[in-house]
Amino acid sequence: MSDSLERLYLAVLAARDLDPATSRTARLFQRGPSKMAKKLAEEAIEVVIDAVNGDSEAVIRESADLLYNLTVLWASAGVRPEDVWREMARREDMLGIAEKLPKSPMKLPKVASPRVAARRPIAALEGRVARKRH
Ligand SMILES: N=c1c2ncn([C@@H]3O[C@H](COP(=O)(O)OP(=O)(O)OP(=O)(O)O)[C@@H](O)[C@H]3O)c2ncn1[C@@H]1O[C@H](COP(=O)(O)O)[C@@H](O)[C@H]1O
Repeated sequence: MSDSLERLYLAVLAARDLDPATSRTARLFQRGPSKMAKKLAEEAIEVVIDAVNGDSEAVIRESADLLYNLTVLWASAGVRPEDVWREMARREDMLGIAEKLPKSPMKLPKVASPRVAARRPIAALEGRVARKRH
């Protein structure tokens, strides 16, 4: 999947300077980040609605639109796909799966998986709120 997204990202970068009259991507760049954000949010809502309605074919189509609009917003924000892959790898290294880091101190599973057991205990997690000293 990351190859497809990276190819799409390069295509979006290439389309940025095309004629907005014929290129949707160029039109999105011309209209700026707020329009890009609006389109991304719209697509996310369409995915949600289709998923709730159990229409998996529509979820597939809208997810492709969502990923397209996400790559446009990435390009506009100066974010490259590899920046996102690196963050996901960082989370996977810390947590075993690519998920958001917990806000509160992480409770390691009681029966640690071999992978977790092999890791040094994580002394502190980024973003943890420092406890007030009484
Ligand atoms: N991958 C995509 C892609 N996916 C989705 N879309 C567009 O995203 C829109 C989906 O959003 P909507 O459901 O809101 O459709 P819409 O109602 O027509 O959009 P609006 O009228 O609301 O703006 C559709 O119009 C699709 O054409 C895409 N447009 C372009 N690309 C690729 O982007 C590159 C540049 O293409 P151009 O933008 O045509 O130069 C090429 O590689 C294209 O394949």
